[in-house]
This record gives sequence, structure tokens and C-alpha cells, in this order.
Amino acid sequence: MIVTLTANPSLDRTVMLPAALQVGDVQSAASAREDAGGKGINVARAITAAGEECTAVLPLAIGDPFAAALREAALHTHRVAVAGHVRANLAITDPAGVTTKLNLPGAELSADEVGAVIDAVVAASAGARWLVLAGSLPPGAGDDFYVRAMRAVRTAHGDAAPLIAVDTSGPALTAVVADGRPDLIKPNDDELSELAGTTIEHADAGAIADIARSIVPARAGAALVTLGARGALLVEGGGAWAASPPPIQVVSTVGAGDSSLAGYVLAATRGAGPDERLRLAVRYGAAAASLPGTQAPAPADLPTGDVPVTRLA
Ligand SMILES: O=P(O)(O)OC[C@@]1(O)O[C@H](CO)[C@@H](O)[C@@H]1O
Repeated sequence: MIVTLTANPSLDRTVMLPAALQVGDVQSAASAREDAGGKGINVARAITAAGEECTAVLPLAIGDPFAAALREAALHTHRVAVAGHVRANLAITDPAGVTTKLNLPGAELSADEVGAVIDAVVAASAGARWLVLAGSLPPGAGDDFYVRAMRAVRTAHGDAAPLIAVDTSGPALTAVVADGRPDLIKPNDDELSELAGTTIEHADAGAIADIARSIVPARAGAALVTLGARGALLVEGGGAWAASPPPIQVVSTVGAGDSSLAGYVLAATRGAGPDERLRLAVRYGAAAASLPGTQAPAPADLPTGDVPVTRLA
């Protein structure tokens, strides 16, 4: 069983344009869609669609319209009643696959609500193999929220505690790497650059792996570094691997990283080795990028093209 936590869910609105976005102009849109989003929700949707048992923990006010979008996602959820309503995030996509994203901060959580969310994660993760903590933190949670959640889960479940994956950014990611020692982090190129205090924009796979090694394995068990159209890297104590994506038509990149993480966790749960974990991560990320809006891929959506994986020195 796999548990995800989305401390800051979002109703994802996607507006699809028939041409490139013209900032400052009025444009007619071709169509629009809404999806229940937030990183942990997206991970849970891909895992559930693959037939694995999964619970998505989230704060949700009674009567929040987000509940209707969640119903459509058909997820098993553990909801913590809070006062504030779920934010709405906006994505604008065009026929060339260019995605523009506007994310709101989310409603503030009170100290009691923060404590209730952590208690819910501890309860939901009893017997789980993986716990995925994903997304930005809402105001009020505190930068150390994920560290607190990880400590609470590990203290409560001891040797039976799940492996913990964290996908976040900024001070929340810095805190997790400084004080949490997650089993897996999933930075993208910007997040790894910020974490390591260097830029990886023009670095090749070997150089990126070396940068990840400044964190792995001392401060995180492994790093799945997603690089968009360049593929992804997996760095762990035993080695580093790079994978290139299969050819796809990009429709919306929203949720591609979440689906990569879902693919990784699915493969890990099934006992796959590092190269297969990385390959499935890249296939899931590519599948998500080829779907509109924040749709999470099902196994039937996975691209059939080759995903070459190479071991790095
Ligand atoms: O503000 P955060 O939590 O960093 O990102 C939120 C978000 O962009 O992440 C998902 C895609 O990864 C979307 O469903 C959602 O809108």
C-alpha cells in the first residue's frame, strides 16, 4: 500500500489555446478542463490507475467544491477537515506543447490543522510500503512541516515505517535534506540547482549526477532528477543511471514530474532494480506530458517507444 500527502491541493484549471499565448492580448481559447490536482493527488491517481492500493491524505473543508473533482478522480482519500478552501491553479497550453502555469499560495492552515494533518499521515501510513510527501506547503504549515511529518511517521511505526519520498521545492526541500534524510527526493533541474547552490542548466548527465552526489547518499537515500525533454537521472549509493524519453507529442507538461515519481514508486514496490525504476519513471512522465491538463496516465497511456538507460561512471 502507498500513501501520498498533499498539504496544498489545487483545483487545476487548464485553458487550451489554438495558438501561442500572447501576453497582454485578448485571445479566444479552444477549450478548458478541470482536474483535481496537487502533486500528491496526481501521484495517487497514477498509482491507483495502475491497480495498486493507494490512499491520498489531504486537508479539505466540508462543502469545498474540490470534493466534486476528487470524486471524478475516484481515489481512496483520507481527508482532514479544515476551514480554508482549496486554491485554483491555472495552466495555459498551446498546440506546440508550451505550458504556462500560475499557482496560488493556498489557504492558511492553523496550528491545530497542521497537527491534524500530521496525525492523519501517521494513521494512514500504518502498514504502507511508501509514503510520498509532495507539493508546496500552504501558509501556516512552516518550512519544517515535511520534517515534522517524517519524524512523526518514523517514531510511530519504527522498523515498519514506510520508505519516504519527498517532492517539493525551496525552503521546504532544503529543510527535508538538512534534517529529514528522505529515502528519495525528486528534484527537477531548477530544484537540484537551488539545493546544491549551483546551476545545472548546461551540465551533462555525468556532471548532474556528481552534483546529486553532494546530497546522495549522505542526506537522501536516492535522487530521481527529472529533466523534462532531456529525460531523467537516478542517483543512489550504488550508482547513477540516465534515461532518455521516448518520442512523444507534448500536450501539457503539468504533472509530468508527479507521474515520473508514481512510475518510480510503482516499479520499486514491484521489486524492480534501479534501471527499471528509472525507465518506468521516464515512461510515466512522458505519458503524462502527452495528455491534456493534469491527467494522470494509466498503464494503457504509456508510450511504446524505447527508453534507453545508461549507467554513468
Ligand atoms: O504549488 P505546488 O504544490 O508546487 O504545485 C502545484 C501544482 O502545479 O503541482 C501539480 C503538478 O505537478 C499541479 O497539479 C498543481 O497545480
